[in-house]
Amino acid sequence: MKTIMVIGAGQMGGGIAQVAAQAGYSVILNDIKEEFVNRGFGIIQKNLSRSVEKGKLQAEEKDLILGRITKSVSLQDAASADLVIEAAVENMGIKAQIFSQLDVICPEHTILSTNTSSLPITEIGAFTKRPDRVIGMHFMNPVPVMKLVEVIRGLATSDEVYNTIETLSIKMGKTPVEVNDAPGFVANRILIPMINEAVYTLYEGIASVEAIDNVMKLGMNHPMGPLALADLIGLDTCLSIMEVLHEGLGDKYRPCPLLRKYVKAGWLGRKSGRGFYKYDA
Ligand SMILES: CC(=O)CC(=O)SCCNC(=O)CCNC(=O)[C@H](O)C(C)(C)COP(=O)(O)OP(=O)(O)OC[C@H]1O[C@@H](n2cnc3c(N)ncnc32)[C@H](O)[C@@H]1OP(=O)(O)O
Ligand SMILES: NC(=O)C1=CN([C@@H]2O[C@H](COP(=O)(O)OP(=O)(O)OC[C@H]3O[C@@H](n4cnc5c(N)ncnc54)[C@H](O)[C@@H]3O)[C@@H](O)[C@H]2O)C=CC1
Repeated sequence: MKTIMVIGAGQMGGGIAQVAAQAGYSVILNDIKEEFVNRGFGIIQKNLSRSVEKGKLQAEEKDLILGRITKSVSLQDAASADLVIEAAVENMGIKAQIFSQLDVICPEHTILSTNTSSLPITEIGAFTKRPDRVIGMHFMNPVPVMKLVEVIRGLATSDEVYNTIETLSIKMGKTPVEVNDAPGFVANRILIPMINEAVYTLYEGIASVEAIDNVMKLGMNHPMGPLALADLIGLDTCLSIMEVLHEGLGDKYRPCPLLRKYVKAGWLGRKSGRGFYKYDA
């Protein structure tokens, strides 16, 4: 495996492109507009510069890593990829379009993976004629820091593809954990209902934003409170995941009306400058 295409240069796609380039792969970073690709590339540059300042990376190494990343705004560039990691928005319609096009563009050997937080891998595989070569590769945010990758088999995913992705995850400095295809997989089946419950706690006036986060930070040693974490993940993404859990697992997983309201207001967390907290642009 030589070339990895990352689709979506947002907070996850940018992080995935960074760790793939750091692991020595040629990376094609793709998004729908040049400005989005440039923004993602700029964040990678900033992250690597910070590592150089801290003495954790040589300046020449930084240039080598950046030199492995090519920018792209055309899905046709997937023709030269051995692996695609899709990290576009959490929306089945968009993922359906991307995967059916990739299936036509990519050579037979190319593995098509998705960083989806919750959408069924089996269904995504069915948008292609190669469901045996479709797999979930679920990185955690922030990607350069978090060790876990959930590797999710769809119904048809082959053992060969699973083994390749497991080995690749280790080469990227991550610890793969095998998970079956089910709503929210493991990470978000457990995490996002906790976040939703924190939003209910706020909605019902039980405590303030800061108090809720302090309870979980000081009482449970979580590195950040659930509302600050929701702002990091993106409230739109949290809501999409909750909707998948609700649809797949029943009423216990109903998204909190306050979460819906914030998303409707465009208060999406850090990426929009406001969520449960306010952020500087
Ligand atoms: C929704 C899904 O589908 C799945 C998910 O991803 S759920 C979200 C999972 N993620 C979490 O739960 C994150 C919980 N939070 C944390 O672990 C920590 O608060 C944190 C890592 C985000 C920040 O850690 P911190 O100690 O408070 O801050 P800070 O000292 O600034 O950062 C620690 C290190 O991480 C790095 N870092 C922090 N944010 C970063 C980012 N966005 N990108 C790259 N590096 C980052 C820092 O540069 C620093 O690196 P060094 O150790 O080399 O100096
Ligand atoms: N935010 C998080 O904490 C995590 C998110 N994920 C998943 O990763 C994926 C991306 O999430 P984020 O990076 O947070 O979103 P984001 O909103 O930061 O970035 C998404 C990017 O995809 C681009 N995009 C949209 N349609 C596209 C298309 N057709 N082709 C190419 N690019 C397209 C957008 O322009 C945007 O730059 C989602 O599936 C999400 O569920 C997975 C783990 C953690």
